[in-house]
Amino acid sequence: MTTGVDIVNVSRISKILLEKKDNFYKKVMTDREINYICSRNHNPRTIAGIFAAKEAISKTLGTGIGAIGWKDMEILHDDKGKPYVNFSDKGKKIIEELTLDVIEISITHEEEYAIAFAIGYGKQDEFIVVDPYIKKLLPKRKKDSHKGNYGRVGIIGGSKGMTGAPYLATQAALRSGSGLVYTLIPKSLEDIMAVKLTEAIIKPIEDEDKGFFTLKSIEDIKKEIENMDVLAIGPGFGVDIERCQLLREILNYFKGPIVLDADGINCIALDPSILDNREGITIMTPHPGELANFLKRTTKEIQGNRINYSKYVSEKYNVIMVLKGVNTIITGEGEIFLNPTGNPGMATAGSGDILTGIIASFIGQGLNSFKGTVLGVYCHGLAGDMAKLDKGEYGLIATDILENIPYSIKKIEE
Ligand SMILES: NC(=O)C1=CN([C@@H]2O[C@H](COP(=O)(O)OP(=O)(O)OC[C@H]3O[C@@H](n4cnc5c(N)ncnc54)[C@H](OP(=O)(O)O)[C@@H]3O)[C@@H](O)[C@H]2O)[C@@H](O)CC1
Ligand SMILES: Nc1ncnc2c1ncn2[C@@H]1O[C@H](COP(=O)(O)OP(=O)(O)O)[C@@H](O)[C@H]1O
Ligand SMILES: [Mg+2]
Repeated sequence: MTTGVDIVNVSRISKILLEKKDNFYKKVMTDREINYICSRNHNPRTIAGIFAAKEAISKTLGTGIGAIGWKDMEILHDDKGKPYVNFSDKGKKIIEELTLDVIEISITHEEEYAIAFAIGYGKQDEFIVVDPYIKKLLPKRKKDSHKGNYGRVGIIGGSKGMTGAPYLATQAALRSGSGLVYTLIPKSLEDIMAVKLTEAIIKPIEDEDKGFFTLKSIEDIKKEIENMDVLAIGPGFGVDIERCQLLREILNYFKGPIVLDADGINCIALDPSILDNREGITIMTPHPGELANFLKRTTKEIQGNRINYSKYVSEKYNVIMVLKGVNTIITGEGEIFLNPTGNPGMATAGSGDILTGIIASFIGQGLNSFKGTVLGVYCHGLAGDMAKLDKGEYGLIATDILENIPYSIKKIEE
């Protein structure tokens, strides 16, 4: 959003009208503005108001008069007398380059002075103000750096019919700044994933031709995750006793941070003691239905007491909890964060899988796990809010959130 204001002394305009009215009109006003001024009997206050509006607009554009000419901004009035600006083609080009969509103006005058205020905003900007605390969390990228400096993220998930979930988590990690993302999927899904993913490195894992992970997957998985900075496990993973055991082995073997989502959470719900022996930090990202399943409560009970259930889980299981939904709650390390971003348009399949990838990405880039989670949740909601500006809430799909991650990070960075 940009703003500009200007004040004009009316007696200065009166003097100009006496000395060089025609020249002044010719230089500053369009024909339609002159017609309007004639209809107002060449009232110097009206003219001072139009003049001030043009100055204010030029400040809004950050150029001042010069880069944009007086006549490139035509101040007109609607049926109710409200002033608005009509730009020449040159003016429109400048606005477009600044990614502004709307310039609003307001003019007022008294005996001696006329004042005009202009405000410019783009669709991307509308009503979005980023919390300064969040801005500080964004990891800086060094000039002298390479992909190895921005984290090796391993996404473990997918099963027959559920290739979208690991795809979305993978793309989200890449879009959030990760240098290298490895997608570990059951071997039978390799061909389809290779078509879907271009930038990620695909690691096909032994699946006994079943289309989902089995206990026989563990050796391949251990080999692949050895050098990872962070893992995200769960999107499209599927749930059964064997996968629950597989997950136990991974959680014990891998010493770094792990983001557990979706079926990762549903699997440990079968045996929560899996979490007890973890050396690394675990981040759990359930929706209320998943947390209800995990705690053997109803969704209604969870929703009626969101903060307490979140705190309970983060303390009892020593995890960072992300309880998703309106105002997603993050608890852990003695802190609570209530997220302000997001909208009901995000209640669409796959949007949680994207969050999983974003959080893993920020942690993989070296952020402390709690802070990385807070930044990830905020950024995810902001990407959803930006997608809503473009698509509205009804037609918004997870891919729209994905595509807005870069703009959301850019907005946080500004
Ligand atoms: N394209 C793909 O490949 C995709 C694959 N996906 C993968 O699918 C797998 C299953 O995950 P899932 O979340 O879709 O189903 P599931 O855990 O059975 O939960 C459903 C039940 O829980 C409840 N519930 C849900 N949300 C709630 C809320 N906010 N607040 C309250 N309650 C809520 C709700 O209960 P209800 O209200 O209907 O009683 C609903 O019936 C998982 O691996 C995931 O990664 C998906 O990510 C989508 C894209
Ligand atoms: N009404 C809403 N307001 C804000 N955020 C929402 C709303 N509905 C859903 N979301 C967000 O969308 C995501 C949905 O996650 P999840 O239920 O796991 O989806 P999926 O499993 O389909 O990927 C969460 O981050 C949640 O906070
Ligand atoms: Mg989910």
